Amino acid sequence: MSDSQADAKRAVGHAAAALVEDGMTLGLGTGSTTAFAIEAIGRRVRDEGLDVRGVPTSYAAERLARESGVPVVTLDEIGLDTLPTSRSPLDLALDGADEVGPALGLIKGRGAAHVREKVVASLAARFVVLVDASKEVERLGTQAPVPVEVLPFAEPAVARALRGLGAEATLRMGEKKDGPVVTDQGLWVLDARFDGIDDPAGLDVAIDGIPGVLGHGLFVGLATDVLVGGGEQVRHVVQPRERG
Ligand SMILES: O=C(CO)[C@H](O)[C@H](O)COP(=O)(O)O
Repeated sequence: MSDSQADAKRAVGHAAAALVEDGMTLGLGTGSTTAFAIEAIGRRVRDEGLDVRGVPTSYAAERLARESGVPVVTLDEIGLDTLPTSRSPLDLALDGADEVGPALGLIKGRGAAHVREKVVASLAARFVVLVDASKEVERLGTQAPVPVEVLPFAEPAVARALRGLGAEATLRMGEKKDGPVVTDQGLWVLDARFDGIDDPAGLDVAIDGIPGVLGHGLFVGLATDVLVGGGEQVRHVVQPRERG
């Protein structure tokens, strides 16, 4: 990461932490940009006595939240069974992305945390995405592959089905580990490269329908806000949700 990209991510992380209010229940995303936000929220807990709690989207986010002094809770502990289904159990979810496209459609999952990230984003009244300007694209799928989390048994069948949808599918291999990347759920990741996605909403449904797929990193209709960093500037884009 260049110094200017790190500065942009840090500025976005700090802007995101400033959106957090006393009493909020948060979603805590995964990745280097969200890490700046989690650390900044931890400083506000320590210095201002900010009273918040967060649901982490990965073991990495959980460890960082604990180290930073942000109280961590599980979905079991926030009373999903007692809250009316019309009410979002999380006030604000903060997370990074690998691409931000039209209508705030996203590709996520470089960190292989996209399935938990999608669960948490879907429970939040506001889902604020934190990126530097290099992540903005005019068409999804032009820079990043769509990560697809799969049952190891089903991997060849899912790869075949993804090829049928027009993707080149590659099993993600570890960089500091021999063999496939293993997710927090103990599953594998196929990176599906599409060379541009014409119909994100249709592809979302199609990939979810492949037997053996736990979930994928295409996020359609979930993000309500994006904070885009470039140098010291942070741009705030808002996209009201059509559903929920
Ligand atoms: O989706 C993710 C992890 O699964 C990350 O949020 C995404 O890859 C962005 O990461 P970074 O902020 O490090 O660029």
